[in-house]
Amino acid sequence: MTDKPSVALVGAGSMGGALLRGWLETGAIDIAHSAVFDPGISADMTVLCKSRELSLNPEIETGYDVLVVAVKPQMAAKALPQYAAIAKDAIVVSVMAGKSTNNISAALGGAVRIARAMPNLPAAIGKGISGLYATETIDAAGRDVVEHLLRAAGKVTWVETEEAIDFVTAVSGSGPAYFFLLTETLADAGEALGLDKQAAAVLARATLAGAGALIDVETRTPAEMRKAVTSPGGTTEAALNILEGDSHALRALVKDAVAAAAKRAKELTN
Ligand SMILES: NC(=O)C1=CN([C@@H]2O[C@H](COP(=O)(O)OP(=O)(O)OC[C@H]3O[C@@H](n4cnc5c(N)ncnc54)[C@H](O)[C@@H]3O)[C@@H](O)[C@H]2O)C=CC1
Ligand SMILES: O=C(O)[C@@H]1CCC=N1
Repeated sequence: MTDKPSVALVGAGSMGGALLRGWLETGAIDIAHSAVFDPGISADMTVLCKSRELSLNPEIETGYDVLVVAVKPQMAAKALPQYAAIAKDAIVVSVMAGKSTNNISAALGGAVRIARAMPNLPAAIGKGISGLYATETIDAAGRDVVEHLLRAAGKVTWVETEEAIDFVTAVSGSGPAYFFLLTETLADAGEALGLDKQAAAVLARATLAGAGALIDVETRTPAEMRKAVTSPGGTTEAALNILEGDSHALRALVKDAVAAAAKRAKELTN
């Protein structure tokens, strides 16, 4: 391998596409020897590949350093066997929710060096965070390659067990959707108060973006920052009393939601 890995990306949808953009923007991969495989590729992604002279849906051959799998877990059994020849000599990095390394290995004709990564959608702008797990068959140099590829999408954190990847999935993989839902509900609530629909949407969206940008550069904990917004006897306190309630309603709800996501990841294993 040269200093930049050659990558075969299987699946260039939301997540595969986000990773690809990151690799191209940061120069993380050996473009001349990489390729994208996606029979249903979008027009945008096709334009991107062509503009960077990145091979699109070539014949399946060996010789890639890394095979990145970014198809839906429900598609894996059908989609992966055709890429077994690539997997034979490559490090396989799966971003699929739930699918176990054993399952991935079986679908890829007995591939040996398998890692799992769980990025999230802010990867599209290099602001993601990925949980990483590698089987013992991947040595330190191989782990460096996996980390290098996911760093192009943002921060990374290694976990010690494969099960923990399901927990990462439930927290940060799915997590952006939780905040987007909260943003929708905040806008709806503003509209219900009497704000113009468009104004409520702009206010809610900018609040999520501003709070996200602030916490990114803050050293204070989220709890400390919450307190910085909350004047005793003020408006925020009145709202938080509803969200927390005597039974810590929001905390209980989020705990249940995250547990449901982790349970679903387990169900997707096979
Ligand atoms: N969307 C997200 O925020 C995240 C998704 N993931 C994981 O990423 C994976 C992909 O999810 P999305 O990108 O959201 O789905 P998506 O539906 O946007 O992309 C899947 C892509 O796979 C392609 N595909 C289908 N069959 C194929 C085949 N035989 N060969 C090559 N490509 C094929 C489809 O044409 C599509 O472009 C899933 O396993 C998901 O669990 C992980 C973290 C976050
Ligand atoms: O919803 C899903 O299953 C995928 C995994 C994490 C985010 N999206």
